[in-house]
Amino acid sequence: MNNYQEHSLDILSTILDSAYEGIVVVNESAEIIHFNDAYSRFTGIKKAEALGQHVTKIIENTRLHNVLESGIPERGSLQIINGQEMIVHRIPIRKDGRVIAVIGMLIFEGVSELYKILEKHQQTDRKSIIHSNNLVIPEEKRKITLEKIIGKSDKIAQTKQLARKAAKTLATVLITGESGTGKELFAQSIHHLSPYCDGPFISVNCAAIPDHLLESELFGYEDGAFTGARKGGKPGKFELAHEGTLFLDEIGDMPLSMQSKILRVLQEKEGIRVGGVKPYRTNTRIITATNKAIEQMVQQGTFREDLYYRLNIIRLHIPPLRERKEDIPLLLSYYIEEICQKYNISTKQLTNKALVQLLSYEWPGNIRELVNIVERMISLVEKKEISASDVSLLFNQTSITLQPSYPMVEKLEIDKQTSTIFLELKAEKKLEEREIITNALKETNGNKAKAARKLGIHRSTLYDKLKQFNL
Ligand SMILES: Nc1ncnc2c1ncn2[C@@H]1O[C@H](COP(=O)(O)OP(=O)(O)OP(=O)(O)O)[C@@H](O)[C@H]1O
Repeated sequence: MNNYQEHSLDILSTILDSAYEGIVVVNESAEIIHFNDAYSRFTGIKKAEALGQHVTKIIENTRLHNVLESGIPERGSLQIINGQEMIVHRIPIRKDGRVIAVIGMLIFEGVSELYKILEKHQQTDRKSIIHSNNLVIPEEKRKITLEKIIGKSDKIAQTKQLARKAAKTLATVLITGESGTGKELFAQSIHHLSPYCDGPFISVNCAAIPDHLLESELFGYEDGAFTGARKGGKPGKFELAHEGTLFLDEIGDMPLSMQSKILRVLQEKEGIRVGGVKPYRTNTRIITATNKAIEQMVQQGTFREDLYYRLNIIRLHIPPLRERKEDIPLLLSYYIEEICQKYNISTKQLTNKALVQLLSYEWPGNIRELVNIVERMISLVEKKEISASDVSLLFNQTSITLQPSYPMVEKLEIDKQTSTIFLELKAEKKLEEREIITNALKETNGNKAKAARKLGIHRSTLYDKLKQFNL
């Protein structure tokens, strides 16, 4: 080996060791040739012990040797290591057409993207998901209804009420809201409460399918429709969702050419497979969702107006979590319990200070982000109680900024006393707001128009606030 090659190998080892993910590489004989520091820390196995060993001797439930044989990459799989469900990627490395090594990556975090993989995995392969107590999740438990949507705020209560009404009709429903607010959860609830509840619920993420495959995914294809087409053809989602619900997620990402095809099915209740001539009937309830400003897209001509009107018969907007902060304690409490159960550990509690910190955060990733944070708190904090410094540490690691300065009270059990603390927070916020408004009025010598401009709010909002604060 020359100097240059040796130097490159050194660099490679350093890179592997500084990676946050656990990385292991096996050679053609399934012997471990790289075992990075992160993997070693997580498994507690020393690098020297692992190197040169057959991978099955070192890593629990590994499939790297299988991937070596099959040459088929496995991404986003679940693997139980040290009693925990971990997300792993297994990627074969080829040279001259031969698999010469396989890289295994163990993902500890990666927040939303990885959680999405996990969710996708759970949705497509729910039957094979085993609970920590080794029971397959029963059918009724998997059925999502509005009762499973957590939240007691007025905003969420109103949204649930509208969803309940929508479920009774067969009208199309357009669900809008930021990412992670629960649009899919609402879509599933509507399905389970609707006249189509005995039929299938088929979900398609329009943004995840490449444009050229979207038509065959949605409408199916006939035998020999294109190179690589499956023998005997394949039914599309409209056929599969017959007498059920088709949920088209991220509809704002659908190309214009497909939009006209969707419009046709909605109007004619018939679809045609790619390469086919005979139309099939499809009696399907359509629910769509988007986190894009769809009205703006209509104005800009990137979303068909006629389709928009067809889809927007009932509109359900899911408010972001920051607009319904009173739901945060309930969600935290629910997910702490659920995740502790999943890991088979006794329930942990948040100290009051920790809860206050979490309440002051804006949650841009909404409930999906909250679930991630809870999962990370549970896995990283070993004590029974999660403190404010644990929360700060966790947020610092993810470069998320918490807002400080809320009144602190001693420890509390979140499900019992959160409403009180929330009221305290509200009162504190109001006092702050009142003071800011009084100062603005002082500085502008009582000129309300100027004060509103200074505060960056509309004049009518200022009048409302003045009334509210008796100013
Ligand atoms: N009100 C809620 N109660 C309990 N869990 C919720 C609630 N809302 C959302 N979740 C959970 O948050 C995660 C994200 O929800 P969901 O996938 O429905 O969001 P979404 O708005 O469809 O996201 P995206 O726009 O990114 O597709 C899921 O794990 C879901 O179970």
